[in-house]
Amino acid sequence: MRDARQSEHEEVRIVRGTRTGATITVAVYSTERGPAIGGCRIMSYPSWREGVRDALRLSEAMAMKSALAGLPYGGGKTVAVLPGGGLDTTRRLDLITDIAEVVAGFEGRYIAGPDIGSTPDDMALIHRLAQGNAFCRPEAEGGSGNSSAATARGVVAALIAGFHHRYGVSSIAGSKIGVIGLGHVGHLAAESLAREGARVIVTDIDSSLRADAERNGLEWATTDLLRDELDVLVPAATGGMLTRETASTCRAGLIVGPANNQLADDSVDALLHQRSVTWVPDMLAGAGGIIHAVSREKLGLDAERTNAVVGQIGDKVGQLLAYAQERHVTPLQAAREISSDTDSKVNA
Ligand SMILES: NC(=O)c1ccc[n+]([C@@H]2O[C@H](COP(=O)([O-])OP(=O)(O)OC[C@H]3O[C@@H](n4cnc5c(N)ncnc54)[C@H](O)[C@@H]3O)[C@@H](O)[C@H]2O)c1
Repeated sequence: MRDARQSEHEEVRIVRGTRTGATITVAVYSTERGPAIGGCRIMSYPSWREGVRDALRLSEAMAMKSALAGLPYGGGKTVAVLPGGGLDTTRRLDLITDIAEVVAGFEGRYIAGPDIGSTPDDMALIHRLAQGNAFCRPEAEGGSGNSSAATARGVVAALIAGFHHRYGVSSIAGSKIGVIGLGHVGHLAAESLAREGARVIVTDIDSSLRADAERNGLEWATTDLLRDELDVLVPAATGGMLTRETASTCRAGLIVGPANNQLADDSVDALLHQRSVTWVPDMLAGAGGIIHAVSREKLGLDAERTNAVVGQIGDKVGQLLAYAQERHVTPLQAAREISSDTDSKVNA
Protein backbone atom coordinates (compact mmCIF):
# COMPACT_ATOMS: atom_id res chain seq x y z
CA MET A 1 0.00 0.00 0.00
CA ARG A 2 1.41 3.35 -1.05
CA ASP A 3 1.95 5.85 1.81
CA ALA A 4 1.58 9.22 0.08
CA ARG A 5 3.61 10.92 2.83
CA GLN A 6 6.74 8.92 1.99
CA SER A 7 8.89 9.11 -1.09
CA GLU A 8 8.82 5.99 -3.22
CA HIS A 9 12.22 6.87 -4.64
CA GLU A 10 15.18 5.09 -3.19
CA GLU A 11 17.43 8.12 -3.47
CA VAL A 12 17.24 11.61 -4.94
CA ARG A 13 20.12 14.06 -5.13
CA ILE A 14 19.62 17.69 -6.10
CA VAL A 15 22.96 19.37 -6.66
CA ARG A 16 24.05 22.82 -7.83
CA GLY A 17 26.75 22.16 -10.45
CA THR A 18 30.05 23.47 -9.12
CA ARG A 19 31.14 24.78 -12.53
CA THR A 20 27.87 25.99 -14.04
CA GLY A 21 25.47 26.56 -11.13
CA ALA A 22 22.90 24.47 -13.04
CA THR A 23 20.47 22.48 -10.90
CA ILE A 24 21.14 18.79 -11.51
CA THR A 25 18.79 16.16 -10.15
CA VAL A 26 19.59 12.47 -10.19
CA ALA A 27 16.59 10.42 -9.08
CA VAL A 28 16.96 6.71 -8.42
CA TYR A 29 13.53 5.13 -8.21
CA SER A 30 14.66 1.60 -7.55
CA THR A 31 17.71 -0.67 -7.67
CA GLU A 32 15.84 -3.84 -6.68
CA ARG A 33 16.28 -5.42 -10.11
CA GLY A 34 19.83 -4.07 -10.52
CA PRO A 35 21.55 -0.68 -10.91
CA ALA A 36 19.15 2.09 -11.96
CA ILE A 37 19.48 3.11 -15.61
CA GLY A 38 18.00 6.17 -17.23
CA GLY A 39 18.69 9.01 -19.60
CA CYS A 40 20.23 12.35 -18.93
CA ARG A 41 17.82 15.14 -19.90
CA ILE A 42 19.25 18.62 -20.41
CA MET A 43 16.63 21.22 -21.19
CA SER A 44 15.17 24.46 -19.99
CA TYR A 45 12.36 24.41 -17.42
CA PRO A 46 10.25 27.24 -16.00
CA SER A 47 11.89 26.55 -12.61
CA TRP A 48 14.33 24.08 -11.03
CA ARG A 49 11.42 22.54 -9.13
CA GLU A 50 9.85 21.54 -12.46
CA GLY A 51 13.15 19.86 -13.33
CA VAL A 52 13.08 17.90 -10.07
CA ARG A 53 9.45 16.91 -10.65
CA ASP A 54 10.33 15.66 -14.14
CA ALA A 55 13.25 13.61 -12.76
CA LEU A 56 10.92 11.99 -10.21
CA ARG A 57 8.30 11.08 -12.82
CA LEU A 58 10.74 9.93 -15.48
CA SER A 59 12.78 7.75 -13.10
CA GLU A 60 9.63 5.94 -11.97
CA ALA A 61 8.68 5.38 -15.62
CA MET A 62 12.22 4.06 -16.29
CA ALA A 63 11.82 1.49 -13.50
CA MET A 64 8.64 0.27 -15.16
CA LYS A 65 10.33 0.30 -18.58
CA SER A 66 13.19 -1.91 -17.35
CA ALA A 67 10.79 -4.32 -15.66
CA LEU A 68 8.43 -4.58 -18.67
CA ALA A 69 11.41 -5.16 -20.95
CA GLY A 70 12.69 -7.85 -18.58
CA LEU A 71 16.06 -6.13 -18.08
CA PRO A 72 18.16 -6.74 -14.96
CA TYR A 73 18.13 -3.01 -14.11
CA GLY A 74 16.16 -0.54 -12.05
CA GLY A 75 15.04 2.94 -13.03
CA GLY A 76 16.70 6.32 -12.65
CA LYS A 77 16.96 9.67 -14.42
CA THR A 78 19.14 12.77 -14.57
CA VAL A 79 17.60 16.16 -15.24
CA ALA A 80 19.84 19.20 -15.64
CA VAL A 81 18.10 22.55 -15.96
CA LEU A 82 19.65 24.45 -18.86
CA PRO A 83 20.79 27.88 -17.65
CA GLY A 84 19.02 30.88 -19.20
CA GLY A 85 20.73 32.04 -22.40
CA GLY A 86 21.97 28.51 -23.18
CA LEU A 87 25.59 27.34 -23.11
CA ASP A 88 28.54 27.74 -25.45
CA THR A 89 30.73 24.69 -26.17
CA THR A 90 33.06 25.22 -23.20
CA ARG A 91 30.23 25.82 -20.73
CA ARG A 92 28.40 22.79 -22.11
CA LEU A 93 31.44 20.62 -21.39
CA ASP A 94 31.46 22.10 -17.88
CA LEU A 95 27.82 21.06 -17.48
CA ILE A 96 28.50 17.49 -18.61
CA THR A 97 31.44 17.41 -16.16
CA ASP A 98 29.13 18.66 -13.38
CA ILE A 99 26.65 15.91 -14.26
CA ALA A 100 29.42 13.28 -14.32
CA GLU A 101 30.44 14.34 -10.81
CA VAL A 102 26.93 13.67 -9.51
CA VAL A 103 26.70 10.35 -11.39
CA ALA A 104 30.09 9.29 -9.95
CA GLY A 105 28.75 9.90 -6.44
CA PHE A 106 26.27 7.05 -6.93
CA GLU A 107 29.20 4.60 -7.24
CA GLY A 108 27.49 2.36 -9.80
CA ARG A 109 23.96 2.45 -8.35
CA TYR A 110 22.94 4.72 -11.27
CA ILE A 111 24.05 4.45 -14.91
CA ALA A 112 23.39 7.38 -17.26
CA GLY A 113 22.32 7.26 -20.91
CA PRO A 114 21.47 9.88 -23.54
CA ASP A 115 18.10 11.61 -23.62
CA ILE A 116 16.74 14.94 -24.85
CA GLY A 117 19.67 17.41 -24.85
CA SER A 118 22.49 14.85 -24.43
CA THR A 119 24.47 12.74 -26.91
CA PRO A 120 26.63 9.61 -27.16
CA ASP A 121 29.72 11.91 -27.00
CA ASP A 122 28.46 13.28 -23.67
CA MET A 123 28.13 9.69 -22.46
CA ALA A 124 31.76 9.06 -23.41
CA LEU A 125 32.83 11.89 -21.09
CA ILE A 126 30.55 10.71 -18.27
CA HIS A 127 31.89 7.16 -18.79
CA ARG A 128 35.46 8.45 -18.33
CA LEU A 129 34.70 10.61 -15.31
CA ALA A 130 32.16 8.40 -13.52
CA GLN A 131 33.83 4.96 -13.30
CA GLY A 132 32.28 3.69 -16.55
CA ASN A 133 28.70 4.36 -15.47
CA ALA A 134 27.25 5.49 -18.81
CA PHE A 135 25.54 3.69 -21.70
CA CYS A 136 25.52 4.51 -25.43
CA ARG A 137 29.01 5.91 -25.94
CA PRO A 138 29.89 6.14 -29.65
CA GLU A 139 30.62 2.75 -31.21
CA ALA A 140 34.20 3.90 -31.97
CA GLU A 141 34.72 4.18 -28.22
CA GLY A 142 33.32 0.75 -27.42
CA GLY A 143 29.72 1.74 -26.75
CA SER A 144 26.50 0.91 -28.59
CA GLY A 145 26.07 4.43 -30.00
CA ASN A 146 22.85 6.21 -30.84
CA SER A 147 19.82 4.16 -29.80
CA SER A 148 17.21 6.01 -31.88
CA ALA A 149 17.06 3.41 -34.67
CA ALA A 150 16.39 0.63 -32.15
CA THR A 151 13.76 2.77 -30.44
CA ALA A 152 12.06 3.33 -33.81
CA ARG A 153 12.17 -0.42 -34.57
CA GLY A 154 10.55 -1.12 -31.21
CA VAL A 155 7.82 1.48 -31.89
CA VAL A 156 6.98 -0.15 -35.21
CA ALA A 157 6.82 -3.61 -33.58
CA ALA A 158 4.60 -2.19 -30.80
CA LEU A 159 2.37 -0.44 -33.33
CA ILE A 160 1.83 -3.55 -35.45
CA ALA A 161 0.98 -5.61 -32.35
CA GLY A 162 -1.35 -2.88 -31.07
CA PHE A 163 -2.96 -2.67 -34.51
CA HIS A 164 -3.61 -6.40 -34.49
CA HIS A 165 -5.18 -6.19 -31.02
CA ARG A 166 -7.33 -3.17 -31.92
CA TYR A 167 -8.41 -4.00 -35.47
CA GLY A 168 -7.85 -7.75 -35.74
CA VAL A 169 -5.40 -7.51 -38.67
CA SER A 170 -1.61 -7.44 -38.69
CA SER A 171 -1.05 -5.54 -41.92
CA ILE A 172 -1.04 -1.77 -41.55
CA ALA A 173 -1.11 -1.27 -45.34
CA GLY A 174 -3.70 1.32 -46.25
CA SER A 175 -4.16 2.55 -42.66
CA LYS A 176 -4.01 6.24 -41.72
CA ILE A 177 -1.29 7.02 -39.20
CA GLY A 178 -0.41 10.42 -37.72
CA VAL A 179 3.07 11.03 -36.29
CA ILE A 180 3.70 14.04 -34.02
CA GLY A 181 7.42 14.88 -33.78
CA LEU A 182 9.88 14.14 -36.58
CA GLY A 183 13.07 13.98 -34.55
CA HIS A 184 15.57 11.13 -34.30
CA VAL A 185 12.96 8.47 -33.58
CA GLY A 186 9.86 9.98 -35.22
CA HIS A 187 11.29 10.29 -38.72
CA LEU A 188 12.71 6.74 -38.74
CA ALA A 189 9.44 5.28 -37.44
CA ALA A 190 7.34 7.33 -39.89
CA GLU A 191 9.42 6.27 -42.90
CA SER A 192 9.32 2.65 -41.84
CA LEU A 193 5.50 2.76 -41.46
CA ALA A 194 5.20 4.33 -44.92
CA ARG A 195 7.34 1.49 -46.32
CA GLU A 196 4.78 -0.94 -44.79
CA GLY A 197 2.12 0.72 -46.96
CA ALA A 198 0.48 3.04 -44.43
CA ARG A 199 -0.59 6.58 -45.30
CA VAL A 200 1.61 8.54 -42.87
CA ILE A 201 0.76 12.14 -41.99
CA VAL A 202 3.38 13.98 -39.95
CA THR A 203 3.89 17.22 -38.10
CA ASP A 204 6.65 18.98 -36.17
CA ILE A 205 7.01 22.44 -34.65
CA ASP A 206 10.12 22.70 -36.83
CA SER A 207 8.60 23.33 -40.27
CA SER A 208 12.04 23.12 -41.94
CA LEU A 209 11.59 19.32 -41.72
CA ARG A 210 8.67 19.41 -44.15
CA ALA A 211 10.58 19.22 -47.46
CA ASP A 212 12.60 16.21 -46.32
CA ALA A 213 9.48 14.48 -45.01
CA GLU A 214 7.65 14.95 -48.30
CA ARG A 215 10.66 13.69 -50.26
CA ASN A 216 10.47 10.53 -48.15
CA GLY A 217 6.84 9.82 -48.97
CA LEU A 218 5.27 11.36 -45.85
CA GLU A 219 2.39 13.86 -45.91
CA TRP A 220 2.71 17.10 -43.94
CA ALA A 221 -0.35 17.65 -41.71
CA THR A 222 -2.53 20.68 -42.38
CA THR A 223 -4.84 19.91 -39.46
CA ASP A 224 -4.40 19.04 -35.77
CA LEU A 225 -3.41 15.36 -35.61
CA LEU A 226 -4.54 15.20 -31.99
CA ARG A 227 -8.11 15.79 -33.23
CA ASP A 228 -8.02 14.01 -36.59
CA GLU A 229 -9.73 10.76 -37.42
CA LEU A 230 -6.80 8.33 -37.53
CA ASP A 231 -6.28 4.61 -37.20
CA VAL A 232 -3.13 5.26 -35.17
CA LEU A 233 -1.64 8.32 -33.47
CA VAL A 234 2.12 8.19 -32.78
CA PRO A 235 3.32 10.70 -30.14
CA ALA A 236 7.04 11.11 -30.85
CA ALA A 237 7.70 14.62 -29.51
CA THR A 238 7.87 15.64 -25.84
CA GLY A 239 5.76 14.15 -23.03
CA GLY A 240 2.46 15.32 -21.57
CA MET A 241 0.59 15.67 -24.91
CA LEU A 242 -2.27 13.47 -23.78
CA THR A 243 -4.19 15.69 -21.39
CA ARG A 244 -7.83 15.32 -20.28
CA GLU A 245 -8.67 17.85 -22.97
CA THR A 246 -6.83 16.21 -25.88
CA ALA A 247 -7.93 12.73 -24.73
CA SER A 248 -11.57 13.77 -24.74
CA THR A 249 -11.44 14.95 -28.36
CA CYS A 250 -8.92 12.45 -29.75
CA ARG A 251 -10.38 10.43 -32.65
CA ALA A 252 -7.60 7.88 -33.11
CA GLY A 253 -8.47 4.24 -32.38
CA LEU A 254 -4.96 3.41 -31.17
CA ILE A 255 -2.16 5.50 -29.65
CA VAL A 256 1.37 4.13 -29.62
CA GLY A 257 4.65 6.03 -29.69
CA PRO A 258 8.03 6.59 -28.07
CA ALA A 259 7.50 9.94 -26.29
CA ASN A 260 8.19 9.46 -22.60
CA ASN A 261 5.40 10.24 -20.10
CA GLN A 262 2.73 10.86 -22.72
CA LEU A 263 -0.08 11.07 -20.16
CA ALA A 264 -0.33 14.41 -18.37
CA ASP A 265 -1.65 12.41 -15.39
CA ASP A 266 -2.96 8.92 -14.65
CA SER A 267 -6.63 9.91 -15.07
CA VAL A 268 -6.00 10.32 -18.83
CA ASP A 269 -5.39 6.56 -19.11
CA ALA A 270 -8.86 5.88 -17.67
CA LEU A 271 -10.46 8.50 -19.93
CA LEU A 272 -8.91 6.99 -23.07
CA HIS A 273 -10.02 3.53 -21.93
CA GLN A 274 -13.61 4.78 -21.38
CA ARG A 275 -13.59 6.28 -24.88
CA SER A 276 -12.35 2.97 -26.38
CA VAL A 277 -9.07 4.50 -27.50
CA THR A 278 -6.38 1.84 -27.05
CA TRP A 279 -3.26 3.37 -25.52
CA VAL A 280 -0.03 1.37 -25.55
CA PRO A 281 2.04 2.45 -22.52
CA ASP A 282 5.10 4.43 -23.66
CA MET A 283 7.21 2.56 -21.10
CA LEU A 284 6.91 -0.46 -23.39
CA ALA A 285 6.53 1.13 -26.85
CA GLY A 286 9.69 3.21 -26.34
CA ALA A 287 11.87 0.50 -24.77
CA GLY A 288 13.79 -0.44 -27.94
CA GLY A 289 16.69 1.93 -27.27
CA ILE A 290 17.41 0.74 -23.76
CA ILE A 291 17.02 -2.91 -24.78
CA HIS A 292 19.53 -2.27 -27.58
CA ALA A 293 22.07 -0.58 -25.27
CA VAL A 294 21.87 -3.24 -22.57
CA SER A 295 21.89 -6.14 -25.06
CA ARG A 296 24.98 -4.84 -26.89
CA GLU A 297 26.99 -3.41 -24.00
CA LYS A 298 26.15 -5.62 -21.03
CA LEU A 299 24.73 -8.88 -22.39
CA GLY A 300 27.21 -9.11 -25.29
CA LEU A 301 24.56 -9.92 -27.94
CA ASP A 302 25.39 -9.37 -31.62
CA ALA A 303 23.39 -7.00 -33.84
CA GLU A 304 21.10 -9.70 -35.22
CA ARG A 305 20.19 -11.15 -31.82
CA THR A 306 19.72 -7.64 -30.43
CA ASN A 307 17.29 -6.77 -33.23
CA ALA A 308 15.34 -9.92 -32.45
CA VAL A 309 15.10 -8.96 -28.76
CA VAL A 310 13.93 -5.44 -29.70
CA GLY A 311 11.30 -7.01 -31.99
CA GLN A 312 9.93 -8.97 -29.00
CA ILE A 313 8.40 -5.67 -27.85
CA GLY A 314 5.57 -6.62 -30.23
CA ASP A 315 4.84 -9.85 -28.31
CA LYS A 316 4.99 -7.99 -25.01
CA VAL A 317 2.50 -5.37 -26.26
CA GLY A 318 0.13 -8.15 -27.39
CA GLN A 319 0.41 -9.81 -23.97
CA LEU A 320 -0.11 -6.55 -22.07
CA LEU A 321 -3.21 -5.57 -24.05
CA ALA A 322 -4.66 -9.09 -23.71
CA TYR A 323 -3.98 -8.99 -19.95
CA ALA A 324 -5.79 -5.63 -19.68
CA GLN A 325 -8.75 -6.92 -21.68
CA GLU A 326 -9.10 -10.15 -19.71
CA ARG A 327 -8.92 -8.44 -16.33
CA HIS A 328 -10.96 -5.35 -17.32
CA VAL A 329 -8.15 -2.99 -16.36
CA THR A 330 -6.60 -0.09 -18.26
CA PRO A 331 -3.27 -0.50 -20.12
CA LEU A 332 -1.49 1.57 -17.47
CA GLN A 333 -2.88 -0.60 -14.67
CA ALA A 334 -1.84 -3.67 -16.63
CA ALA A 335 1.69 -2.25 -17.06
CA ARG A 336 1.92 -1.57 -13.31
CA GLU A 337 0.67 -5.03 -12.39
CA ILE A 338 2.93 -6.84 -14.87
CA SER A 339 6.02 -4.83 -13.86
CA SER A 340 5.47 -5.29 -10.13
CA ASP A 341 4.90 -9.00 -10.76
CA THR A 342 8.26 -9.27 -12.57
CA ASP A 343 9.87 -7.28 -9.70
CA SER A 344 8.52 -9.68 -7.09
CA LYS A 345 9.80 -12.65 -9.14
CA VAL A 346 13.25 -11.01 -9.15
CA ASN A 347 13.08 -10.58 -5.38
CA ALA A 348 11.70 -14.07 -4.68
N1 LIG B 1 15.91 8.66 -28.81
C1 LIG B 1 15.58 7.54 -28.19
O1 LIG B 1 16.22 6.47 -28.35
C2 LIG B 1 14.38 7.53 -27.28
C3 LIG B 1 14.16 6.39 -26.47
C4 LIG B 1 13.01 6.34 -25.69
C5 LIG B 1 12.12 7.42 -25.67
N2 LIG B 1 12.40 8.53 -26.43
C6 LIG B 1 11.46 9.64 -26.36
O2 LIG B 1 10.85 9.79 -27.65
C7 LIG B 1 10.62 11.16 -27.93
C8 LIG B 1 11.33 11.53 -29.22
O3 LIG B 1 12.73 11.27 -29.07
P1 LIG B 1 13.79 11.82 -30.12
O4 LIG B 1 15.10 11.26 -29.71
O5 LIG B 1 13.27 11.60 -31.49
O6 LIG B 1 13.75 13.37 -29.76
P2 LIG B 1 14.15 14.59 -30.71
O7 LIG B 1 14.42 15.73 -29.78
O8 LIG B 1 15.17 14.17 -31.71
O9 LIG B 1 12.80 14.87 -31.53
C9 LIG B 1 11.66 15.45 -30.98
C10 LIG B 1 10.97 16.20 -32.13
O10 LIG B 1 9.70 16.66 -31.65
C11 LIG B 1 9.50 17.97 -32.13
N3 LIG B 1 8.52 18.62 -31.24
C12 LIG B 1 8.70 19.06 -29.98
N4 LIG B 1 7.54 19.56 -29.49
C13 LIG B 1 6.62 19.38 -30.47
C14 LIG B 1 5.25 19.69 -30.58
N5 LIG B 1 4.57 20.27 -29.58
N6 LIG B 1 4.60 19.36 -31.73
C15 LIG B 1 5.26 18.79 -32.76
N7 LIG B 1 6.58 18.49 -32.72
C16 LIG B 1 7.25 18.78 -31.60
C17 LIG B 1 10.88 18.61 -32.12
O11 LIG B 1 10.95 19.73 -32.99
C18 LIG B 1 11.75 17.43 -32.60
O12 LIG B 1 11.87 17.40 -34.01
C19 LIG B 1 11.10 11.92 -26.69
O13 LIG B 1 10.02 12.10 -25.82
C20 LIG B 1 12.11 10.97 -26.07
O14 LIG B 1 12.23 11.18 -24.67
C21 LIG B 1 13.49 8.60 -27.25
